[in-house]
Amino acid sequence: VDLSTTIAGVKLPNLLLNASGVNCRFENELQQLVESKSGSLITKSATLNSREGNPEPRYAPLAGSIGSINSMGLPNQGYEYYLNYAKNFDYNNTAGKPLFISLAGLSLAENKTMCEAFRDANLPCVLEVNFSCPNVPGKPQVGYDMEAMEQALQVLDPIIGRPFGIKLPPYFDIAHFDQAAAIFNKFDNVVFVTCINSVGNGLAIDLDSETALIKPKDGFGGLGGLLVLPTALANVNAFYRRLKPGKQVIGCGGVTSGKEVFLHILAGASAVEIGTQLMEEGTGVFERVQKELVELMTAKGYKSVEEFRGKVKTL
Ligand SMILES: O=C(O)c1[nH]c(=O)[nH]c(=O)c1I
Repeated sequence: VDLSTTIAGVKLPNLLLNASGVNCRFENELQQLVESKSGSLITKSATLNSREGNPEPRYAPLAGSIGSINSMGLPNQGYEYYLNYAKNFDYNNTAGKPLFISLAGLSLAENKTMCEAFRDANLPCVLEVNFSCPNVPGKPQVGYDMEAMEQALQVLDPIIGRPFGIKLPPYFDIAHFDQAAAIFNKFDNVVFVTCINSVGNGLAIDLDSETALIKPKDGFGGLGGLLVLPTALANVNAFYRRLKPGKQVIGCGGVTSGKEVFLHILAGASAVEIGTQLMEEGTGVFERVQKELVELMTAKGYKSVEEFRGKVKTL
């Protein structure tokens, strides 16, 4: 069974990788991903300067393993740390794993500076511009401001000057799928979108203590895990149906096993990111989920993901 895929012109030996933000802030964590059975890896979203992020507790699993809530607040080592990592990355590693870099500038100016630096370094890594961080107080998500998102792309696309992707928030209105896809279809370098980032500003409360699970923002944070699966599948399929041929969708959201990876591919995903389940289980999740996906494909008679990608049936 062939699980390989190609994103932005780079080959992934298998279609699984981490969701940006999980197990990828520090070099030792990134090395764990390199050594894992993932097909590639992506760094924690970077800002111009390093950040401590929000006060803890800022992440919590939800009762009944239905998902997670986080308001990390963009803790990262600053973009130069990840630029240096990308300069030293072994692109000829035996596993053949490519490297993705996530950028989440707090302003267009920050994103411009970071994209210029990566352009000047001219490295084989692939950029994923994060327009969807829901947890920086006072910073509304660019992904929910269509005009700002288009303006940002008008500035960043020519600077990046090569295929790149965008990490999107979940949309919940068909008009928003239409508007966002129409924007991305204007930029030839935007070759993939990653759907979805966490479902912003949920509130998880502990029944016994009657207290919010996380400290920042009165307990408001992004939701991930199984509970966001139907929203993730809808966003993957909505953009799969709307984006021009040649543009791809990376699925993210609700993956706990091979089953959900299969569903993301059926919805149209060319690669699939794992966040909450990686946070809870560790990097062994990639081997387990891959085995389950192969078993499921074999049971269904599929030899490659191309045979069923995007082929979700409707009634
Ligand atoms: O709070 C975070 O650091 C964070 N948390 C998320 O759930 N998504 C994001 O894109 C980010 I940048």
